Parts: sequence; C-alpha cells; structure tokens
Amino acid sequence: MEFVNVILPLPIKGVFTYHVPKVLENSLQIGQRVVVPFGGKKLYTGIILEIHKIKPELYKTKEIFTILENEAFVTINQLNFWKWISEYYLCTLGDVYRNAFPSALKLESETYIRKTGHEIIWEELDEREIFVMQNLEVKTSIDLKEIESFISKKHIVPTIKSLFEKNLVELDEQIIEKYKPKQMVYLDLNPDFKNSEIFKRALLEIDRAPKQREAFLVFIQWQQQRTSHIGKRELVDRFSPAVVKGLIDRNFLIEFQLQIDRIEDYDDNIEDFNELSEAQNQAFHEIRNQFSKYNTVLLQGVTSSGKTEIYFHLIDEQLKLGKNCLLLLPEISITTQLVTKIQKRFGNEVGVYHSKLNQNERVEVWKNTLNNKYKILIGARSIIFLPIQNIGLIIVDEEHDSSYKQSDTLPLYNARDCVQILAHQFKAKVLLGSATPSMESYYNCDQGKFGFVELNQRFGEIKLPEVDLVSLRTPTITPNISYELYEQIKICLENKKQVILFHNRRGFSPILECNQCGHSPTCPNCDVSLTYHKVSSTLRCHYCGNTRALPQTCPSCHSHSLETKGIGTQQIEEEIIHLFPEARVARMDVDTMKRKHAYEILFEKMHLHEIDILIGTQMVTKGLDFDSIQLVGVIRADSLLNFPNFRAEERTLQLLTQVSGRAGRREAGKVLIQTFDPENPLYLFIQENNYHLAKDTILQERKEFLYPPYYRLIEITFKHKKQDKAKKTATFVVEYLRNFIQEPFILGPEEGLIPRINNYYIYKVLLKHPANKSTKNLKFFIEQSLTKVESVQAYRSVKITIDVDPL
Ligand SMILES: Nc1ncnc2c1ncn2[C@@H]1O[C@H](COP(=O)(O)OP(=O)(O)OP(=O)(O)O)[C@@H](O)[C@H]1O
Ligand SMILES: [Zn+2]
Repeated sequence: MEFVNVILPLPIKGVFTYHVPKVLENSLQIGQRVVVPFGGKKLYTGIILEIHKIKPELYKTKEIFTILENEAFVTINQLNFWKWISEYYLCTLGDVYRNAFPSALKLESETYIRKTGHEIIWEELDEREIFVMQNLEVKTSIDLKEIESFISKKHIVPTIKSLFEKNLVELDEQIIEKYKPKQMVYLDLNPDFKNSEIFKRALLEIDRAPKQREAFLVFIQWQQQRTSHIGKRELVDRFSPAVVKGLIDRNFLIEFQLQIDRIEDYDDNIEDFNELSEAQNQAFHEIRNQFSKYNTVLLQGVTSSGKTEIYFHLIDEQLKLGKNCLLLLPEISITTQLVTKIQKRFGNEVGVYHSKLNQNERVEVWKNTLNNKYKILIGARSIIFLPIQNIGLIIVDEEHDSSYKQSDTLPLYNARDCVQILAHQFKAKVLLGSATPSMESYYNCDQGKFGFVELNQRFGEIKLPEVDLVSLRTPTITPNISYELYEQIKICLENKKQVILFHNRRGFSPILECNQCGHSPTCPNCDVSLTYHKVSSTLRCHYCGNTRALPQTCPSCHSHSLETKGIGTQQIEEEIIHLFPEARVARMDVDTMKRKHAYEILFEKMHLHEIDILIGTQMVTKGLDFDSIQLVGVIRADSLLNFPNFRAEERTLQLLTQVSGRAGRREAGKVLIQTFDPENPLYLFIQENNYHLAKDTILQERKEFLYPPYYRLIEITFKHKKQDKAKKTATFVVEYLRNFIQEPFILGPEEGLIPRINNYYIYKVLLKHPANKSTKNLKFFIEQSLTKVESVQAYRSVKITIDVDPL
C-alpha cells in the first residue's frame, strides 16, 4: 500500500499520514493538493510532503478523498522553505501553510462560499454543481459542512473548485469582504463634443453655471494630461457632488463603470531607462563588484539618491541573463508610485502581490508565478511564499522597515531575513537598500557577512534639506504649531510649494479626561484608555474595537468638565486650518486611508498640486516622491523617543531621516523638528545628517545592554483570561528554562506593556542569545518547556506564542 504524509492547515505539530486509493497509486507527486478527512467530520485541503510505503503501526490510516489537480501546486523549494520557517520561527508546518496559501486554494469544512452573481448556464453544470448553486439561490452563503448533506464528502472540494473556476462562487470571509472587488465609477466626455461646433455651443450653455464650467474645464484638462480614466470621486472631491451631477444631467459627462480590482494588464508605452548619474553608476558597479565576494550587499543611499534607478538597472541585467527578480517593498509603497514606474519600464512581465488583492487575484498571481509567467515579482512581505522560479536577484527596498515583520498572525517571520534562505535555494544575490539601514544589517556588514555600498549624493546633486530644531519649551502660536513653523509654512505657501507635517500618533491618541476628578474612561476589556474619535463622536478601544457614545458627563463624578487630552492628526489639522484658512489641507492616516484607492487618489492630488499641506502619521514618511515639497515639519519628535522599546532611538532616527527626505527633492528644501528636548544628541545627529555617528552610538548601547544585533531575542507570550493562570504558566516555563539559561539572558515573567487585552491577561518572558552562536539548543529547550506545559492539566488552556527576533 502507498502512503502520503500531508501538511494540514492546523496548529498541530507534524504531518498526517493517509493511505492512497488504488486508482491513484504511483501517480502522486510531492507538493500536490489533496482533500482529506480529518477528525470525525472535517475535511481539509492538504499538501503532500512525502510519499512512502511505511504503514504506521500505532493507528489505522484513513484514505485520501481525492487530488485537486494532476500536477504539484507547491514546489519542492517551497516545501523546504516552509520547513525552515517552521524550525526557525518555532511554529508548525500547518501554521506556515495556512499563512502562505491563498484561502481560495485551501478549502476546508469551515470555508463559506457564496454566489458571485455571474450568469449561470445550468446546462454546463453537473448534477452536484447544480445542487450547490440551487442551494445558493435560497441562502446567501453556505459552508462546506452544509454541503455534505447533499454531496458525498469526496466530491465536495472538486465541485466547489470547479464552480470557482467557472467564476460562479467566491469565498465568503469577513476579512475578504472588505476588499471585495468594487466597481468604480469613471467619467468620460460626451463623444459628441469631438465636434468643435457642438463643443462651443455647450460651453456657452454653461456660462451661467460658473462652478460647472470650471469643473468641466478642469475635467478636460485632466483628460489631456493623463492616460488613465478619471474617477468620478476625484472630480466630486475637487468640486461637489451637485456640480458633477449637474454636468452629468446636462449630458456633458458620461458615467461608466469598471471593475478596478482585477490585475490590470499594462498597455501603455514602455519607457526607456534613465541613464545613471555618475554617482549612481559608481554605486551600480560597486554593487556588482561586491556581489562577486558577497551574496548579500547593503546599499545605503541617502533619500532621493535614486536607488530605484539602480534597482532597475540591476534587474535589467538579470533579465538579460534569463533570470527572474523579486522586489520587496513595505506594504504601503506598493499601491503607490513605484509599481507604475516599474510597469513603465518592464511592461507586462511584472506581477504584483500584496494584502489588498482579493482572493481571485491572489490565485491568479500564484498560478502565473507557478507557470513562470512573470520576470519580475513585486510585493509586500507575503511575496516570499509564492512559488517563485529561477530567481537571480532579490531586492529588499527600505530594508529597515518594520512591516517586513509579520506581527499579528503566525508565523511571526521577517521577510527581510527569510529572503536569505530563498536566495540560497536559487543561488541568487540579495540587495538590501535603504537610506536608513537597520542595526542588524550594519552588524552583518561588520561581521563580513554582507558587502556594503554607499551612495551619498542626491540625484541631480540637490543638497539634503537643511534641518532646524525648534524648542517647544517657548510659547507657540497655537498649541502645537511654533512661530517658526508657522513662518516657514507661510513662506512655503507664498512660494506656491507644498508642505508635509508629520505627527506621530502612537501613544499620543486623544483621550477623554475629567477636569474635576481626573477620571479617564478605559476599555472594559483592555487596560487602556479609550481613544476619542471626533468625527463619529465616540470613544473607541484601539485594541479590541470596543466602541461607545461620547459621555456628556463624567461617568465617575458626573461633572460636566470633560476635556480631550493628547493630540491626534485631527487636532493638528484644525490648528492649521485656523492659521491658514486659504490653504488646501489633506490628512493621511489610518482613518482617511481606509478605502482601497485612497492612496492613489491622494497621490494624484499631491501630484497635481491640489493639496498645499499634507498632514499625516507614519504614512507620510515612506517613499513619497513629489517635486514641490519644500518644507517638512515634525510636530512632536519626542513622542517617538519616549516609546518604551529598545528600538525607540533607532526608529526615531529612521523616521525623522526618512520624513526629512521627502523635502526638497528637486530644489533645496527645509525641515523643522519641534521638540521639548532640542539638546538631545540624537536630534543633533539628524540635524548634521550624520547617520553613521548616530548609528555608532546606538550600537554601542545595544552591545552594552545585550540587545540586537549583538544578541538575538526570543519572546514568549502567555495569555489567559485568568491572571494567575497566565502568570503561573509563565513562571513554570521560566523555572524550567533557568536550568539552561541564566541571568541576564533570561528576563521575566513580566506583565505585558498593556497588561490585559480583550480580557486576556498577558505575561512575557524574554530570552537573549549571542548573535554569533546557533540558537538550535535554546530553541530545543524552549520546545521542551512547552511540552512540559502540555503535561500539566491546569496550564494547557494558556495561549502561548513564541516570537523569534521580535521587533
Ligand atoms: N538617473 C536618473 N535619471 C533621471 N531621474 C532620476 C535618476 N535617478 C533618480 N531620478 C529621479 O530622482 C527621484 C528620486 O529617486 P528615488 O525615488 O529612486 O530615490 P530613492 O533613493 O529611492 O529615495 P528614498 O529613499 O527617499 O525613497 C525620482 O523622482 C527619480 O525619478
Ligand atoms: Zn479594548
């Protein structure tokens, strides 16, 4: 008999053995998708990891139901990569599989499906498919379990798969819901207006509606400037719904809809490469040089030095060698300018993969990658899980960015580090690029592991912006805007230039406080104050989402003197509007950027200079490349530094350097940093643009206090609704581990920074390990300690997560 070991999307260690039905014997492949029964009732889509003839002795195997296609869906390289991740990040293969695979490709009992609304041609469906579709006529969504009552288990997944392929059903998951493909409404000119007589008459007709006339002319101007369609929303935002409706009612503009979420083929012109400047050319050659000695090279290029241009030339070289390239970007940059830039150079050989794609799009990219359709793949961190082929070069742009680390779902991997394994598999090179490299990467250069190339000149020999520190200890014009900043904004606006104001909201969200008794409403489920949301007039918990109406009186002493404390971007916006009533102001933060195309619209507006002042959180610090930003203001630099994390200084340095880099990219620019602590050496380094000295200071401290990059960290988190259970389990683990690891390499258990989230009490244990030694033993002890926990009945319900290399 033939057996297969299958990976299932479960947080259980190990693989699961099934026997192969006679008809499938000798035809299976490693990496193929199979549907298998599990437990009493469930069924899952699994991946074949091994095929063998060894009958398990301890239990009776079940038979696999079916295979989903005749070829492997996961490559051997991928499976090896998954194994590495599960060993390094101490999670199960099932955790990796669950995360690595698009949901639509791993149907299981709990998967919900619903109709797409696509026309059903009943004659083309088989009996089972008809059953499912009829069921969906009466119910909006069903899960695979329900289908079991009318289709045999064996046939469920193939049936659904077939309906998927016919585009008749889609997954119904709450998370996916958000990104459901949307029809976007666009506007076009009435085709009759091509006739200039009709056009002239039309213009006369709206002479008496000046707003409509203006909107109409702006629309025509846009149409001439752009190759893409013009969204209705954009015109509405610029004018008003009524004005735009007027133009549509008059039949001047015609509405049409397009589904925008499908991966669009690029059909515009392919642009030539820019010639590299002398400095860029030198860096380019230096990188190639270093690649003959090192597999990984760190490129530190100051902001606006044109690193992208160098990437393009390196990529081009690989393509000419017949190799593919992988380009990793922080999540946010994906929706922005870079992707368009790349498509302009490389056309349709580019695949894009990121979290805002819907399920169908993900499947499409996966299949195209497997079929080696793309020469270049661009994506956020999850791109490393695609079935990539024939890779010659992997580029990680903004390598210091924390969004390369997955922090909410297992596995808690860092894509910047994982690409080393992929590169090894393909014998490919890795280029890490940043204006502000991470301490880890510097360390690797020092250790002789990475090569190092520096590019110290901005493109066009533009000078780096001048940085001024402004003390907040002296009186300000409005609560958060100093006289100096006010003056500079004024000058900038007079010069018809744009301003970016950066306000770090982390830890500074507005809260409600009673002036009488000092009470501040807290979340019933978490140990945090509720955040005040002005627009909806609510108090909200940012950890569990708990929301309540804004109280009129203090819940504790019933006085009426409730006041908001702390500042958010909204307050800054109000102050700016008050100071500059004429200016066109926009805000960029999680609240304003929720909608799928919010970024594109905002960037378009920045580009067209329809915004004078852009106020935003961290989002404005990354990658923005606009011509006319002359001034960058940092509202409160200190809020970054005061964050209780050993990386606070590094992050501050990176953020401030990055945000400063948005200024003066075409001609001289200026940066104003407002702070309560203008003598802080870190700010002085930033002012002098001395990243190297700043980095040396930080590294010195890290070494002294046994932190990365000199030591690797592993953090174990314990969560339980009963506080003492969480604490006791954590203590139990620490006591066990102390047999092998002594102070100061083991810390805790300590309460979490927020001791309770969503009614779960949190305890943490931190382990440190010299970076130049293998963590194999340490990881073994940790796993042992968890096995010990498993054996104690009372501790079993405690939720334990291990974070290797936490940020
Ligand atoms: N060789 C070149 N020819 C023409 N334009 C260039 C060239 N190199 C760079 N540029 C332009 O200079 C600007 C800055 O380049 P780019 O955005 O690549 O910088 P960067 O190093 O990635 O900066 P940051 O780290 O701040 O994102 C871009 O608008 C780019 O188009
Ligand atoms: Zn809460």
